[in-house]
Amino acid sequence: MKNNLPLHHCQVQQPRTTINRLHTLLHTTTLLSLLYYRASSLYVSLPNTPVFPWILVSASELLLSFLWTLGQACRWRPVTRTVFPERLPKDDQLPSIDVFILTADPKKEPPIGVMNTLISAMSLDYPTEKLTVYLSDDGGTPVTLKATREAFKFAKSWVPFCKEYGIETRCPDAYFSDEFVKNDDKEFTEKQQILKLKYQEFKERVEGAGENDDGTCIPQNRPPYIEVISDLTRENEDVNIPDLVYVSREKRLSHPHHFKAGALNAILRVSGALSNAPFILVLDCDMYCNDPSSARQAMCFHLDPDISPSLAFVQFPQTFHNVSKNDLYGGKLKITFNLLWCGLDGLRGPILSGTGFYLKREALFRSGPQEGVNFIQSKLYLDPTNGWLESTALLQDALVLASCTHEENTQWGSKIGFMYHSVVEDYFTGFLLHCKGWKSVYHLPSKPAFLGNTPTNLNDNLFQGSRWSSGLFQVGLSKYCPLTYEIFKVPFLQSLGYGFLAFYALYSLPLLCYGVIPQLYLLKGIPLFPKVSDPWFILFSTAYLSALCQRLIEMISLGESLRVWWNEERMWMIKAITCHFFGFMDVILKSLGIREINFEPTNKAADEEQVMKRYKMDKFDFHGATVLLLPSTTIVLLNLVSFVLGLQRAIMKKSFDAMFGQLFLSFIVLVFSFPVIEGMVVRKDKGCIQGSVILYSVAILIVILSFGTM
Ligand SMILES: O=c1ccn([C@@H]2O[C@H](COP(=O)(O)OP(=O)(O)O[C@H]3O[C@H](CO)[C@@H](O)[C@H](O)[C@H]3O)[C@@H](O)[C@H]2O)c(=O)[nH]1
Ligand SMILES: [Mn+2]
Repeated sequence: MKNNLPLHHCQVQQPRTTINRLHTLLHTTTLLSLLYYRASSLYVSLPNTPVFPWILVSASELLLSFLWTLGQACRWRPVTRTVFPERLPKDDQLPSIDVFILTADPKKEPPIGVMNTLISAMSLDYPTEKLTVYLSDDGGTPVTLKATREAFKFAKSWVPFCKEYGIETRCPDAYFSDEFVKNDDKEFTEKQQILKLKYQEFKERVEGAGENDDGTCIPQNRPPYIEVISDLTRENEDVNIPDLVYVSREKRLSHPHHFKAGALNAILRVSGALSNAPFILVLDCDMYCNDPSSARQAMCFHLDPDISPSLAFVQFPQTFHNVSKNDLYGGKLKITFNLLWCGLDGLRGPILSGTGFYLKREALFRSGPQEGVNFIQSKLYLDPTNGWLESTALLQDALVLASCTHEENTQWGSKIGFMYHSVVEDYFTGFLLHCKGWKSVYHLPSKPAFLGNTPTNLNDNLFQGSRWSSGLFQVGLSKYCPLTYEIFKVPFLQSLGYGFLAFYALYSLPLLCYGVIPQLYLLKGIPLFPKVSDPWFILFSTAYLSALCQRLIEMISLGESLRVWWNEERMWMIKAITCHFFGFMDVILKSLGIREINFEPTNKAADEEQVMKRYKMDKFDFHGATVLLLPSTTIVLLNLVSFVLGLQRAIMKKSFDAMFGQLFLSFIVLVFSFPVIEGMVVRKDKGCIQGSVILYSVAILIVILSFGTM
């Protein structure tokens, strides 16, 4: 370190921290009073009040309060970090990095996109000889292998060009779809033109490889295969680019393969035999490197002797390049990555987030950080290579490591490597690392370090959300429940933060209850909330407004527009009763042995032109959404009925004062669900809600109404 100046700086966010804490105080007081009201009025007014709905509504409020409280842990101490990469040691003293890029299905993950991620990683601003890029192809298809070979050839011209001219955008597709950089330098302009042509040819070859090849069909049974691409195609030794290795692990129907975590562990072992770099960057196949300096930024933490001994990983946010103007589906995950993760960083580090993290290899093998051991000076750090590529015997060994029997009777997936227990392997692996005493760091630079794809239609969104909810809740219900597991090792607030996500699926229950019960009793004219003239009513409105305003103020303070906040709020409600409910049910069914764990990759292939057009116009696209949408469409229909009939009844019976709470609730559900109403009633285009979905909803509605109004 030059002049011993610090490599990074960490600051508690103010005035956010103070505001958050004051708000926690205010809101907690409100919630407690509200619960007191529910409990006491049940006791006092039991004779006139139906017990069943009262208990359901009170239980929902209790559960909402519980989840809200957990969420405050992520807001308790948000911090911001700054790095000073210019103070890093010289290039020859930097540690090596192995980059893992994962792909699983060439149909859902078009190879040209995967190759762009791969090329962007090969062009990271880091000493070339210290970088090895691995592609794990879980599909094991010839198309991807061919594409990888082509990518290496293209990278031989692309990487030196980027480095020579200090190109900022190193993902070729992103670079060539932008306006060309105007430059007086003739040589540069010429090279740029040549590269553009080469990229076109490369793209055609990659896309062509898929057409006349039935390789898009994923072989279920296949031997392991490893190819050191750089060895085969490196004719011209003076081209200095990182090594590239293609790995397709063995797959047999008779052996569980553990999805992404299984792929990560296979590649972890193979890379351990070949390059064995002390640090690993993990990238999903759609997350390209947008800022080539991310490796150096991450090293500002990993190389700081004060924090390095216990630091397991540096997490960058997931940012997306294809978010629609007003973030129609809330795909930006703004609150998560700009607020909650900063808050967790102020406790003992953010949650591992699947992609865009620089991890210390050692952390996946040790039972915890060791006191007094300085990793930076250890042998592993200084001499990582294991005789890389020199011997073919080594490759033979590596093949064994990628076989599906290698893990039998070992601790892979349970004690070492990435963890298998849940499909959110990232969250769960990170949680166990924190339990073992490791820490993590969150770095949120102003220029996004990585950019990926967010789903551009509703069904893909709901599908992805259901998988997350299910995976998270599975951890919550298991012996690893963050609220109880290793409570003496994990700081209290951090446990709450982990618990908040583990139980996120539970939001579905109170929201479903709030979408059905008060409405049914509105139809019957029985009030479940205090009268508007009752002073207790103020409490209910305060609780609602305070929760709503919290998110509104947070979004505005993050520089988002009102529209974006509205969209995100709306999507939050839709997701709560659809994905989170299905996630919840999925875990219940799995624990009863009725369903199997599955991890279907999210679709990253570009949607049809019409779908994209609607997305860009911020118009919902319900096409393809069927079962996942049913709770939402049914609730919307119920609320339409209850609002219209309830209003009529309130006017006739002059019971507006008593029924206002329920009327308002129905109204707000309808307002937030406007796109769903539009999709059912008004729209006739291809993105509208399918007739069969409406029919099923009507059928369910009839059942609910006949039971509910009995
Ligand atoms: O059997 C599998 C399944 C998936 N993947 C790869 O895993 C990555 C993530 O899958 P994706 O479908 O893109 O996940 P997301 O829906 O984006 O999910 C998020 O949540 C996942 C956990 O559920 C994390 O692993 C991801 O990093 C995170 O981005 C992709 O590169 C896939 O190719 C595999 O290698 N093997
Ligand atoms: Mn993804």
